[in-house]
Amino acid sequence: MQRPPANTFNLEYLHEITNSLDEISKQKLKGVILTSAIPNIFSAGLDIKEFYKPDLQRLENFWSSVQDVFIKLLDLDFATAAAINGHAPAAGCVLSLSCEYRAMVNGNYKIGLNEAALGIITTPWIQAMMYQVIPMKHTETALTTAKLFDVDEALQIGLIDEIASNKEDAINRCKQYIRKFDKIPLHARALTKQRMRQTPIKILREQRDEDIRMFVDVVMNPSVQDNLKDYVEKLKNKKKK
Ligand SMILES: CCCCCCCCCCC/C=C/C(=O)SCCNC(=O)CCNC(=O)[C@H](O)C(C)(C)COP(=O)(O)OP(=O)(O)OC[C@H]1O[C@@H](n2cnc3c(N)ncnc32)[C@H](O)[C@@H]1OP(=O)(O)O
Repeated sequence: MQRPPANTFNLEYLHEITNSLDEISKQKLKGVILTSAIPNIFSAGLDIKEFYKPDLQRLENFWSSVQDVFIKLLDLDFATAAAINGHAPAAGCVLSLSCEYRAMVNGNYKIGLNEAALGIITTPWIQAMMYQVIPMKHTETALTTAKLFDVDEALQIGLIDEIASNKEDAINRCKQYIRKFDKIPLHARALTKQRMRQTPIKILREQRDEDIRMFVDVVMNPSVQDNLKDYVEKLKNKKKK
């Protein structure tokens, strides 16, 4: 990913990712590794500008595009791994959860689902993606407290699989993970993966319209917009301090 300054997802970037996913799914690949070309930031999540004082039509398109990306990612036949070379809050964390394996570079980085701190909530399919990786009890506490884990905590709780010394090491560990499937028939691997992931995929496929409606309702709520205003200000003012 290379969308400076923070690899955030806006509508156009989501379309680009969808096109790339369509392109790679036509190829006979062994696996895909997601990583960032931006030092210290894997992805800062959704672009807050998309849902602060949004245009309604664009907001609906935006959430529908978020759904498209995750349906495609969860459904890829081949192995997916994330070399997390920096911060991965919110949708940055969700992106890594959509992969089967996560190696995170050691450093002063945070990963987790902090949506509640912005006054928004995680959708049921995002919650399912989290509790398929870490235990339900930890998921509940993490989501309700908007917990961002440091690298050691993330390993301890199972949110990441390994700690890497740098980006190259993270990518190598991802490659090693992908090589594990060299002798496994592709269709058996793919079907097993899709069945294991059927909870978030099913929710996403069967409740798309309802999910969009709920997202729009939550985001357009005046108190949520107030929270987002404060959050955007806080991000802007960080540099001035
Ligand atoms: C029942 C169903 C109902 C459904 C209802 C709602 C469902 C919603 C579910 C949503 C799921 C996902 C949500 C999200 O992803 S929201 C985004 C959350 N992201 C964050 O909170 C991260 C914010 N960013 C940071 O904390 C830091 O930037 C970070 C730690 C990542 C990096 O810090 P660093 O100091 O290295 O860099 P800066 O803070 O200076 O950032 C660099 C520039 O990037 C801009 N930035 C950062 N993050 C964002 C963002 N998310 N959106 C837009 N812009 C962002 C930041 O302002 C800096 O910009 P400038 O250089 O111009 O100042």
